[in-house]
This record gives sequence, C-alpha cells and structure tokens, in this order.
Amino acid sequence: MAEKGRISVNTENIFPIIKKFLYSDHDIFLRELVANAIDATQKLQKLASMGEFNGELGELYVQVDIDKEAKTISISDRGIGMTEEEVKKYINQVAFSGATEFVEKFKDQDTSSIIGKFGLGFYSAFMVSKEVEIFTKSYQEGAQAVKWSCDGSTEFEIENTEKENRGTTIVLHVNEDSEEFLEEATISGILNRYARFMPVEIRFGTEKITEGEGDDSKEIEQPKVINNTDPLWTKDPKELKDEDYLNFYKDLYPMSEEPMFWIHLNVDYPFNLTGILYFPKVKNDITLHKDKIQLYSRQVFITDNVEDIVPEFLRLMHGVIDSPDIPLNVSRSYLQSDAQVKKISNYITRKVADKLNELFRDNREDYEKKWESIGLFAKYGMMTDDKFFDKGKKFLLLEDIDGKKYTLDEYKSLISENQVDKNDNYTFIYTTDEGLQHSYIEGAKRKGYNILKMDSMIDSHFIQNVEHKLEQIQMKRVDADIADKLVEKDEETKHELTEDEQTKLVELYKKALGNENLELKVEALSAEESPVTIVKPEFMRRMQEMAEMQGGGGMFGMGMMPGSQNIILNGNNALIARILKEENEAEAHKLARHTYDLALLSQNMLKGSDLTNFINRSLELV
Ligand SMILES: Nc1ncnc2c1ncn2[C@@H]1O[C@H](COP(=O)(O)OP(=O)(O)OP(=O)(O)O)[C@@H](O)[C@H]1O
Repeated sequence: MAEKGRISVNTENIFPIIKKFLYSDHDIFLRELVANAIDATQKLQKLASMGEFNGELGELYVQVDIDKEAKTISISDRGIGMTEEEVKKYINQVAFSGATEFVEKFKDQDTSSIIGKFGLGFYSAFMVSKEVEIFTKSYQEGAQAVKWSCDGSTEFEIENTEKENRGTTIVLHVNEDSEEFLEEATISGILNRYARFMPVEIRFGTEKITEGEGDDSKEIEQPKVINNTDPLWTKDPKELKDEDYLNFYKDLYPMSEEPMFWIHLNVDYPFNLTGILYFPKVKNDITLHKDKIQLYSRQVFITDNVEDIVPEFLRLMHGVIDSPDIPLNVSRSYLQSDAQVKKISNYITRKVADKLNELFRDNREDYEKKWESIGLFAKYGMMTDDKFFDKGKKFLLLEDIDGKKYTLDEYKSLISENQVDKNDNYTFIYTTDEGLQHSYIEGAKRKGYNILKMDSMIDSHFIQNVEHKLEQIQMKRVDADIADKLVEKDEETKHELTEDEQTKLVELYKKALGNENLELKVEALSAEESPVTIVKPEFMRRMQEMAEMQGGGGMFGMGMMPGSQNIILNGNNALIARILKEENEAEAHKLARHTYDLALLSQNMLKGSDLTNFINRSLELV
C-alpha cells in the first residue's frame, strides 16, 4: 500500500532562500515595511471611527530615516502597535509557517513577485539587513512596550522595553552588501516609486521652504512629505475637471504629450477597481507606448507590468489601475487562469469600447480628427478581442484616399452599386502606398471605384482579420488585378483576338523577354487600358508578405514566390495588335520588351541595366 506523507521543510533554510530568490528586487523591502506601517495606521483610524479607540490619535504619519553612521534604516508609525502576544503570533508564527509554505511551493521557480502572499512581507527586511529590531507598543491601554530582535537565524529575542509613543519602529541594521540603501537618493527613489500615492503621509528627510513675504520672509526647514495621499483616481469623477486629469497625467508622465481623452474606472462589484486610463496620441510606433500603466493595490504601487490584467491591445494606454482584488503576488500562469482577473480584463475592455462609442456618437467631427490615434486602439482591439470586435463594428472608420471617413455600414452602402461582385461580395479596394500604386489607382478610379487608404503598420494584419470575421467582404489591394477584374462581374469584354493569336502573343512575349517561365495571360480589357500590366494577386502577395515577415521568405528566399506576379497582356489594345502583326521579329520583340518595361516602370520595378536599356531604346524610338 502506498504511504502518504508530508514533505517537511526545515525553517533553518528560509533566510538563505529568501535572499537568493529575491535578490533581483531588493527594493521591495521598503515597500513591504512602509505598507505594514500604513496598514497599522489605518487600522487604528478604523478603530477610532468605530469608537473602539478613544485615546489621542495625534498626528498620524510614517517616518522613514537613515543613519549612515549607525548603518540603520528605520520605519516608524503611530498605528496600532503590537503586544508581546501579537508579536509572537504575527511575526514569529505566521511568518515562519508562511515561509514554510513558500519554500515548499516555489522551490523551483522564479519567485521575485510572490513575496507578500505568504506573509513574508516583514521578512523581506532580511534581504538587506544582518539584524532587525522591532520596538512596538500596542494602542491598548496600559500596554507594555516590547523589543524583538533577530539576526536572520531562526533564533529571536523578545524583551520588555521603554517606548514613549504608541506604534511600531522597525530598525534595520543594513548588511555590508546593501549599503547603497543608506544613501538618501536610493531611499528617495524607492519611496517615489512605491509609496508615491500611499494613503498615509510618509516623511523622509527635510526640505527648506520660505515662509512669509518680502523682508519678513525666512527660510525654514521642515519634514519632507514624499507622497500624495489622495490621488486623483480615488476621487469622485463628478468633482473633477478636465484640467485635473491633465495635470495628473503630467504628474505621471512628465515627458509625454497631452493625452487625447481618458476614462475614470470605478467599480465595487463583483470586484473592486478604481483607476484612470488615458488614451495617448499614438503614432505608428506602438512599442514606444507600451507598459505605461501602473498597477496599485490600495494605493501601494505593485508593478508597471500589467501584461495579464489588461488585455494586450489596451497596454497602449497610460494611467493607473488600483485593485485589491488582483492577486498580485502569484505567478503569471496563475494570473492568466484566474477568473477574477478575466472579469477585470473584460470590464476594462468593455469600458474602453463604450468610451469610444460615446466619443463617436457625441462628436463625430472630433472623433474623426483623432482617428489616426484612436484607429490604432480600435483596430488592435478588434483584432485581439471578439467582444470588442462586435462593438467596434459601430465605431470603426475607414478612410479613403480623399480623406473621407466612413463607418462599415456607410462604406458598404457607398460601394453597393459598383463594387459588389457576382457572388454578392463587397469588394473593398485599398492602397498601401499611393505613390507606388499610382497607376493602378488611376485605373480603378476610371472604373468609378472608391479606394481605401490602408497604410498604417497595423493595417495589413487588420485586413486579414476583418475579412475573416465579417461576412461577404473581401479586401483587394489595388494592384491585385487589372482594374477591369478587381471586382469580378459576369459581364465580359469581347476578345478581339482568336485563341491562336493569344497563344502566339504569349510565346512572342516569352521569347522577347527571354524567360520561358513567366506567368503571362491575355485578357480582353478596354482598349484604353495599358498594353501590359503586372499584377500581384491578393492571396499570393499576402503569402509572400507573411513568409517575409517570418524571416527570409522561407523556401523562396528573399525572391519572388512563383505565382506572386502575373503579367497581363491587353488583347484589345492597339499596340498589342500591332506587335502581333509585325512581320519583322526583331522589331516585334523590341516593342514587346518596351511595353513590358513600361509596365515595370509604372511600378518602380525597372532597375539597373534594364532601365538604361529602356532609356536608350526610348530615345531611339523617339
Ligand atoms: N508596523 C506594524 N505595526 C503593527 N503590526 C505590524 C506591523 N508590521 C507588521 N505587523 C504585523 O505583522 C504581520 C505580518 O506582517 P507581514 O508583512 O509579514 O505580512 P502581512 O502584512 O500580513 O502580509 P503581506 O505583507 O503579505 O501583505 C502583519 O499582518 C501585522 O499584523
């Protein structure tokens, strides 16, 4: 029979493990200790508000000090403090049992983010200290102050001590490897990062201010408060003006351009979340804007890596999210499967979609002006989130080459006359480069087609996505086919050439161009269309682009994939007819070559010696 048992972990090993695991992020010891001090202060405030503490509250703040000579850092609060029993219970037992669990669970993982989860918060002090002392006096009447000390082994000492004020002071005797933490700038930096918006005043160092006016003014030194205890997101949106939001933004991102607009998040059911998300003006370089959202838990800064809480596409936004309900201190894979996190992520997505919809509805003109930036969010969102896609269909705008913007529905009705093919598909014709695709655009315009501009970085992906998700829409780049064939209709232009003549023409071109493998086709186009056109069929071109994106072009190298370029000969063009009738073979080949070069030229594909030859031949013909 199998035997069941428990893996026992010896607490002797804990400190080395904590130190080893957490070495990458030593800074957080200060966050943990200051957060504890703030908790203790808020608990006292709570007791007072419930009438369970009737003593003098006094000035409530957390004081951080460094003493370079004694090599100590201390964190003091005037919160609830602890009795001897409480020290034994909360510091000794909880931490040690928590630490045991910690060691068992995460022996083999990268655990730099899981510290607080198991009540190791306080123990993070040992990452930077060779000895830690706690001086504490409970808020309860007549409480005896106690001193606890520990040198990082599992032995601790606890004794009675004298302490004037209620509350707790933690003294860290900084170890040799951590002396950087005795620098004012280092501590300032850490406090600025983690404690900037903590809810109880934190004092560190002093600052000089001028008091009074004119001759009476004097300089005085006063404690420096490093935090803003009630940041904007904790306030009632109804009381805030645009200016407040813009100022707060400047505060958070001093170097950034003004944002376009923002959303104030505020829910308390089924989870707790507040925050402000800003939409920056984004241009093409998405990566520059990523990872600017800061995540807080009850005003304690946790991280600016919100990968798993905020849907990918919304990571372009800036701002803060504060939620005590996000399990911050657990591993990433856990976060991804956490139902709460999913709900939060869905909530944010919905809010953003609603905001865009509202902007669109309330002020279309302004919305259109901001479309360049908004479009990135909208398209990115529609690609990555199906629910967002459904909402986005209403506020997505398509822009044509004349700069006119349409919703999907508006666009469909615009092209319903002329650009619906024989299978009832709406054909959206787009250009990625107006300069390069100019001759094709002209051709399509002659047919009365509308041409969309799809030239942003995200568009090529977006196109595939839209097609896939929307029925009866097909996207074709303007050079995917000759203008006559872009929208496939039943009607056919009559061929002037017989089958034999067509075969002869193809052979003639192959010979003239000296390449048997060219994909040549004779089509009956209108007489005024060019004699030769090179097209890049939509499907093959996308394959090629994909292959290139995946590096090198796969089995085809950087070259052209077969079938990714077709040469269309216009059987109804007068010049083609003349080439076919030309009895002098050399002359026929010369003309064939020339018409082909013209097609290349219109696409900016005529290069090197081919170009030189073309110029010489042109001069000769002139
Ligand atoms: N400054 C303090 N004043 C009063 N009690 C404190 C103070 N610091 C710590 N404690 C007590 O010690 C306990 C353990 O602290 P520790 O930081 O290890 O874990 P935690 O704060 O409970 O959890 P976490 O840090 O994971 O949020 C606290 O819950 C609290 O009861």
